[in-house]
Amino acid sequence: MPQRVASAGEEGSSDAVLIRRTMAEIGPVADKVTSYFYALLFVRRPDLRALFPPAMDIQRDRLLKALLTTAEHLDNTPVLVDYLRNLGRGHRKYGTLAEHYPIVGECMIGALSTYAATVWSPETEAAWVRAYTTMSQVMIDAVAADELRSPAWWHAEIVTHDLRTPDVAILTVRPNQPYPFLAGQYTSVETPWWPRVWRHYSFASAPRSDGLLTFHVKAVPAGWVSNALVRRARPGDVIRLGPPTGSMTVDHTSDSGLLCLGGGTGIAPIKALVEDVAERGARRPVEVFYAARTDHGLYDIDTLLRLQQSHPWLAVRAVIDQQARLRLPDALRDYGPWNEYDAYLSGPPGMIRSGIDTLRDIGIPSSRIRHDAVEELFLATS
Ligand SMILES: NC(=O)C1=CN([C@@H]2O[C@H](COP(=O)(O)OP(=O)(O)OC[C@H]3O[C@@H](n4cnc5c(N)ncnc54)[C@H](O)[C@@H]3O)[C@@H](O)[C@H]2O)C=CC1
Repeated sequence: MPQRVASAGEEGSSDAVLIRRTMAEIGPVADKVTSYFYALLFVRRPDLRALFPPAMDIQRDRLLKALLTTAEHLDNTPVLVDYLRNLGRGHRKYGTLAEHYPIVGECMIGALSTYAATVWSPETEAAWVRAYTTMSQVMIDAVAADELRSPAWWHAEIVTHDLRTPDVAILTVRPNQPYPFLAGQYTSVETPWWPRVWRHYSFASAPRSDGLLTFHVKAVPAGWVSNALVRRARPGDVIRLGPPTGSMTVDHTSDSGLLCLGGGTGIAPIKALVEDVAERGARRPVEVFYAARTDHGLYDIDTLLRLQQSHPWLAVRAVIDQQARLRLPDALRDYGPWNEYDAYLSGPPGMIRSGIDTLRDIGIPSSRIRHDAVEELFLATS
């Protein structure tokens, strides 16, 4: 019988309560905990350092995000299992092996017990051991199943590199073997110039019969991967791709309209969604709002306007910050009603956050609002 440990205001199983208490305690010093974890890991297993990128900042943020997501969903098995399966599959490209999980668990508990000393107890430790054992088993099993059907990564040769603005390039790549994915998803990309540094990019086209994939990349200040892809990459260069992920996909069992907001290079997966609807030949309205700071920033407007010309169900509206009376997402209020629509948000984290607020405000329930994880986008912009 699980012990009841919760006080007023704390909900969930006793393990979930103990784990959330640990996370609340380490919150203010989370960066120290993750640094200490990696220090412990590399002191105990120096050979594992080679699996990680030279700069560890993003890696530390990812570890923290994984811990927080686990703590949040500990009592929601379907959500947690889905998250962990993806996490396990995503780790294959780093060279992670089942035998690495125990030492990672030991170091994680070492770091948490050091920094959450006031709430740490034998019960807390037992809760973490149980949670970590279950989590790692889900990840290991997902990897074993995935190994039977897909590679850990794909090589992809750049076939075209189209510099649309001084900072934005559209790259088309040919994977070395079939790459199954859904319109609206994203993947991780590693360039030959920054080994083991992976960044996320959305597919800018629905799956094509020739198997080619397209990405829109904006070079951001101090962004290693984005600058390499925009300024250095040329046709013939070979990059690596991780598995596809993301749930910002079209529900083809419904005939609701699609309300799509794309900010800057966030237009990439929106274009993929439009192509997906077009290929199904469905008669459902699709309304795209494409926002940029300047008209120069609407680097792919011609493609969208061409799609609009051939598809009567598609409406494309450009919103230029400098010229608009209302910026996105507020501009949505001038149109609608949107109650028969599913909403798709893609762009900078600030646009997604304010987009969610506006959409809820105009009556679209959260269950009909789709977007990628904002933390992942933040980690992606480099
Ligand atoms: N799946 C996704 O959600 C994808 C997200 N992205 C992200 O999109 C961003 C694109 O960067 P840029 O092209 O430099 O875009 P940007 O920073 O120039 O912003 C584009 C437009 O979004 C709107 N916007 C920006 N911040 C806002 C805020 N706080 N509140 C409301 N609206 C806001 C503005 O209209 C702005 O013109 C990157 O952060 C990238 O990671 C890119 C591709 C896919």
